[in-house]
Amino acid sequence: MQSAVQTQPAAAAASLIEARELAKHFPGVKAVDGISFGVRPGQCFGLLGPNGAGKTTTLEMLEGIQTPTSGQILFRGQPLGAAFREAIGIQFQATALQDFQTVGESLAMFARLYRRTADRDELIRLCNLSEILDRDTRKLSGGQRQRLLLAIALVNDPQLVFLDEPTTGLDPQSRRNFWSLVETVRARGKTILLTTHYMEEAERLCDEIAIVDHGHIITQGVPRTLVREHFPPAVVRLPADAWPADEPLPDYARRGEHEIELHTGEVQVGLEHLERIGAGLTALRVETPSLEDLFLKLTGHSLRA
Ligand SMILES: Nc1ncnc2c1ncn2[C@@H]1O[C@H](COP(=O)(O)OP(=O)(O)OP(=O)(O)O)[C@@H](O)[C@H]1O
Repeated sequence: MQSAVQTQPAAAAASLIEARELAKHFPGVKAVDGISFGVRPGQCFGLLGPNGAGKTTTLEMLEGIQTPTSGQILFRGQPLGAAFREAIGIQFQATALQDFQTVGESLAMFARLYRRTADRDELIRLCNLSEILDRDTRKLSGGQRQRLLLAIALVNDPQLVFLDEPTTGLDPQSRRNFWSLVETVRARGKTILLTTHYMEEAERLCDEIAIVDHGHIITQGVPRTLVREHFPPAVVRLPADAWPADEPLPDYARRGEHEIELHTGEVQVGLEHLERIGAGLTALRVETPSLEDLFLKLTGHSLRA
């Protein structure tokens, strides 16, 4: 499946799974074009990017489902081998479940595929499935279906779990519930590699992210740190006419057509200044820059689908 690999013990020891210069080219499309990153044991690592960025293709190469055009994948420092299948769990973006099966039967069917399985009752409790165990899988809500698919991904008690856009299409409440569930899974020591195009999801769940666009990683790091490296911590905005006409603007302020922005290291400094000069505070807003702003700054286009 892969070309001969030169293992590098130091790097391999740090990463549970590692991608080196991975590429996947389809006729006319470089879906993934030289992506390298490593996921450490116990980490939740996210590939964040818009639709078509190459996240699923990257994930599927790491899962051993798609063959890379070039590049290497190492699991525990070695090329993917027979033990890899037993050590991973996958929640696909779209999974067809067997018709006329209940949630419980579906879990049992997947469990039979493995030699080693997680404790069934604990899995049911963890994924909050007890009340829907006897329900036909065709009758599940979006959130219930995703919880079942996560349970299926965990059925072999894997060390590494792949989640491909696990909350796409869920309502905000179900999405938050699913996030709590992922946090619990992680707290139990699982390593998680997920893809998402929701920056809130990446910010909440991921210790580290790689932002992907057009098959490339454009930046990588701890979400909050990445944002801090590119933006001041917060921007205070107020309507231009709320600033007293005879007051000069401080260095850290910018006057736009309709608004004045204060870019201070400390929001408190800006607020105290406004109070001192008697500025109108009714329409004041404090905005914290996000991964969305970072993506826009780095690519010139929006992350939103
Ligand atoms: N089998 C294929 N044949 C041809 N092109 C493909 C194939 N699979 C993916 N692509 C193309 O490769 C690019 C990356 O697709 P991919 O599904 O990896 O992106 P993604 O970031 O996961 O997007 P999404 O969030 O929509 O799933 C897209 O332009 C897609 O159309």
